[in-house]
Amino acid sequence: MTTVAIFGVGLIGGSIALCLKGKPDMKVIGYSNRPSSVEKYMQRGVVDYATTSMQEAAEQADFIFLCVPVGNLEEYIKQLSTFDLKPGCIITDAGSTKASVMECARSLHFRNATFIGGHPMAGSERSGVEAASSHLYENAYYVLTPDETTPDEAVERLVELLSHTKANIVKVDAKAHDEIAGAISHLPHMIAVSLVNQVKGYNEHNDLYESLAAGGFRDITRIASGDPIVWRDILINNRTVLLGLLRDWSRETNKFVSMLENADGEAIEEAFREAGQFRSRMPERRKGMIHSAFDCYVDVPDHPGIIGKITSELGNNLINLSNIHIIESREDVPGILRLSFRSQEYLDQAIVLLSANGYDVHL
Ligand SMILES: NC(=O)c1ccc[n+]([C@@H]2O[C@H](COP(=O)([O-])OP(=O)(O)OC[C@H]3O[C@@H](n4cnc5c(N)ncnc54)[C@H](O)[C@@H]3O)[C@@H](O)[C@H]2O)c1
Ligand SMILES: O=C(O)C(=O)CC1(C(=O)O)C=CC(O)C=C1
Repeated sequence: MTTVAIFGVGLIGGSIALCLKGKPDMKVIGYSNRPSSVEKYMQRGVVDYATTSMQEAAEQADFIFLCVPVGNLEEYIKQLSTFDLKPGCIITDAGSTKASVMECARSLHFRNATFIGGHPMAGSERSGVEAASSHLYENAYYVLTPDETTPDEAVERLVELLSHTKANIVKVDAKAHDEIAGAISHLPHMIAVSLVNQVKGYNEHNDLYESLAAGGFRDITRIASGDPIVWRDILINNRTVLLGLLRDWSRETNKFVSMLENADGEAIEEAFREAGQFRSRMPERRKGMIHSAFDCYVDVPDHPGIIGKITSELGNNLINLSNIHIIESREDVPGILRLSFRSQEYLDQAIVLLSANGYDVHL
């Protein structure tokens, strides 16, 4: 029997619990310091057992996942180093920053356990166990930050357990992780929040701002709704990196200032072209499904029943769909459907069929 204890069964811990619960010979224990949370974890069936006793959860675990806000990680690691953990126990965390937690773990002496930093590169602006999903990590990157002192055998055991998440595991140096996560996650969150607050200011004088805000504003600001405590802790923890990134960001926005002052259309075109090219190289992650490279996009008019009509047409022609996704970014306009197939053959057949039926199909 493998026993996994999860401290903080929220969005991230709850999603890990859902990936593991019910797997053969697996027991998932949830820990929270609040009795009401423990009750909720049990009621929602996210864990096999939940407790408010940290020691009880920790001492029977083969793996301990710390999924609490970054500001609480060190106190938990310190507490764990005082317990009589099971021999071979692996402690890991899911925090969005890695250097400080790795340094804290290095400074402690665990009698029986090994600490390996972790960070699943997936999440959402939602929080709490209500937002947890067993599909959250599929095809996402999951960073581990072992150092030169971490036994390979321990890393291998953690990687094996994490295979249940269907994430791609990558090993990254903790300091490099914080620089990269700063640029691709923490800085965008600060930009989104500043942008929303800037527009909120204008909206106080004219509420048309709020009414007219459409796809573009929604796309770039979704993450501004992240949990304030979780983000407070991440930003403060990674502040040295972030201060440097904000200085670079200010240089980037100043480029726009001079392009506009000089009415330099060519430079604006080039900036969009360069950004578009880089962005199109980023693979779109297909959440909640086995990775499929056989996708097409269909423009759909806003008619009731249109999705059913398309899927029936495919089904009647024995073309097997593996997934269907309504692209969120077009929520205010007639939408786009992404249809995924398991083979090139099905994809080709679908394109011919849907085009013949008058749909606009793109690859
Ligand atoms: N939100 C994301 O997109 C995301 C993605 C990857 C990693 N992370 C990291 O994962 C961790 C958890 O974030 P989340 O988004 O799941 O947040 P969350 O608010 O959904 O979950 C946090 C959980 O920790 C519990 N908790 C809070 N303080 C606690 C304490 N002192 N003791 C015990 N439990 C406590 C909360 O009750 C909650 O169940 C954070 O370290 C965060 O940096 C977040
Ligand atoms: O998709 C989102 O909403 C997220 O905020 C996820 C996101 C990110 O910035 O990409 C947020 C924090 C993480 O630590 C990892 C992933």
